[in-house]
Amino acid sequence: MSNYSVLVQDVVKSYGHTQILKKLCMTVEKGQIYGLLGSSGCGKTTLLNAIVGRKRIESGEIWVLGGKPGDPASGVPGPKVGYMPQEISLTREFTVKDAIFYFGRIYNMKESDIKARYKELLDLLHLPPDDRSLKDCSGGQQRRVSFAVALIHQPKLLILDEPTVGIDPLLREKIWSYLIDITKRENLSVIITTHYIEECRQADKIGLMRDGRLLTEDSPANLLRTFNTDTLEEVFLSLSRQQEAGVLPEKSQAIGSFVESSLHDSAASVPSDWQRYSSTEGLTKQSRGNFGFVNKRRMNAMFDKNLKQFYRNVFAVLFLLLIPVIVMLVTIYSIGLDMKNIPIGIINDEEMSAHCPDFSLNDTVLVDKSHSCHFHNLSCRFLKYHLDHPMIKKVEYDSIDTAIDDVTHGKLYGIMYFAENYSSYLEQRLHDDISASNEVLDLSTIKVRLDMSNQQIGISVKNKLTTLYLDFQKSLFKDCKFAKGFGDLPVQTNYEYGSMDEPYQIFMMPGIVITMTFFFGSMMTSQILITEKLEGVWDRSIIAGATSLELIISHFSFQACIAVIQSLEVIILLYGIYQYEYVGSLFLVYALIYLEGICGMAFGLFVSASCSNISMASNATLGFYLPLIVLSGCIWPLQGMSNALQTFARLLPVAVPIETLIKITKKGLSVDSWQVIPGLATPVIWTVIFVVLSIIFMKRQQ
Ligand SMILES: Nc1ncnc2c1ncn2[C@@H]1O[C@H](COP(=O)(O)OP(=O)(O)OP(=O)(O)O)[C@@H](O)[C@H]1O
Repeated sequence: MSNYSVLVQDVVKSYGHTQILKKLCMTVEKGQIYGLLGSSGCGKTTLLNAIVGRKRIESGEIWVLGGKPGDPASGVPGPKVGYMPQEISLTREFTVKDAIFYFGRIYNMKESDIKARYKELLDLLHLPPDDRSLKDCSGGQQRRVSFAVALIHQPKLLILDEPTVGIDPLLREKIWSYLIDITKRENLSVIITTHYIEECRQADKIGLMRDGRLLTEDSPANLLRTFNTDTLEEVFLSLSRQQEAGVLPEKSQAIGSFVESSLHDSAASVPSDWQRYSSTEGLTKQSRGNFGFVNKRRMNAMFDKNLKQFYRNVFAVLFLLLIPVIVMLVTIYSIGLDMKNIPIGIINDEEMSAHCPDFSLNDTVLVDKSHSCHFHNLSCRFLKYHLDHPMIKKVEYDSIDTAIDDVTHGKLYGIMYFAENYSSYLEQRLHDDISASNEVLDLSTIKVRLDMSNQQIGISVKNKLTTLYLDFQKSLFKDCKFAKGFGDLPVQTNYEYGSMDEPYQIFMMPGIVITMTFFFGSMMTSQILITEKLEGVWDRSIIAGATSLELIISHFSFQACIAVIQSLEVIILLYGIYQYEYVGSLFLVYALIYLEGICGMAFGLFVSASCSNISMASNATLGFYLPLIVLSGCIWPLQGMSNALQTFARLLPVAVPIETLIKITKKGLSVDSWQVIPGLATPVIWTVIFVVLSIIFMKRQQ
């Protein structure tokens, strides 16, 4: 019958092209403390991660407690193992008690058992008060909490990656006594890595690891005797020298056959072994998904963690709930509004003044008995009554040259010039009709020169001047008693949907709402998941028995709740408080915005699966987001792009939803319209694509 907890045979593991574990063999007996010693970077953590099933190996075999890590029934990862990683790997927003209870629940322990065990560990490990936030604990205190988490469920195999760093020597001694006691009492096996080599004298067996291989493994006493020395440091040094000189026998071969026979023993003895691990065996059974694929208790624990993480982080609350409102408010008060006070230089040679001090409207148009129309001082009529618009700030100039000079220096955006006798020439022009001379045509024209270096301002001013001139012309013709409509442009434009009076902002808003929702969803998810991975909470939860799917669902469902609030904020602000007009279903508008938020979250998941740190994730998010905005159609209509680019843009996650949002709010299209379906389907399809890609990436990283 097998007497081994862990058997590692000829294990090879590489990161990229670098081989980290090189046909490594290792045996850990039941009820023993195994000290794994080796210099930094030799592969200890990689080996431990392979033992707990978090790293896939390329070749060789690993057996843990009679099962293969990763097999659903093995309990590894899961309740059979207690793992204390090198980093603290606990949620920073947790209190001491939260951390213990979170992992107790992940292990599927009963609440009463968690409480009882917690009480025991409080005394043993001198844990800080239970309501102390982990953020406020010292490094040593955090390590003790982390140690307690590994012990909470009384595992059968305890793996401790440098547990005694930063811990008081007396407490270190106490921990070792405790480990020695429980290994004997509960037949528990412990694998411990430490930098304090001499500390491992208390271990039953030590393995000396260097450059991805185990140089030797034996009891400390045997090693000291064999190498005829007083310190383990010396033993390590001699073995390292032998390895360098190439005279060290291959450890893998030396213990290979021994391991092989043990493996077969172990496999054969699995059932009888497991009956003895009744408590962790029970937890292992309960630990499997009770909804077919997820475990309800673990999901509740994770949801509770996410909630605490959220509301205890004031910055996160402010960021996630206020930033959509802030962005919307900034947009409402800044983008797409009519421009004001654009300085235009006026040179009025007809009246020698742009202010026209003693001007009277009554004198400007006179109709004589023969029904001819006579004009006087029309420049002032135009300037005082028609150019009096908030967009235009009239600045009086005496000469064209000075005004042009100020345009060059950025003081003016354009100039407007009325020739001497402008009114007479205009009267003449009407009179001469199609036989008007060039001189008449020229001098009856208001000359405008615009600074088009800022095209948006230039075009806005030009359009405004044209509209104002048409009003001016209509009023003149009315006073001349010409036929009604004579002054109108011979092009009649009616507006089927929307109107010319609406600020441009109304048309930009759907684009801003959709791209912003996508962006916040992706930022929120990628930052939270990457932080959780970097803090080690993700891996530690998985080693405790949670699955990646459960973690993803717990985060997704929590963030989906935040997205409900964020989308609601946008709707209330736009259509409630600021009363933006809409004709379609507000529920449909909400659904579209919400789906886009979910799609952004799925993108965030993909980013977190493919990026290893926050700055990489931010770069990836922005790198995708900026072209996405440009191709969204909210800066410039897609119709301006080449056909190929238009098609590409429409395949991306935001362009079609933006068009759909416009159609719903402006045309009142409903869900049964074929024009609305693609807008709703786009975020759904992209969500599926991002989730599938994330799963592929996550699997590849193991
Ligand atoms: N995910 C990874 N991708 C690429 N290389 C990695 C990865 N994880 C670890 N390594 C590299 O593998 C080697 C072994 O790392 P490992 O963390 O196992 O060493 P270690 O013996 O535990 O070191 P320490 O005692 O400092 O923790 C190191 O060179 C490390 O840089």
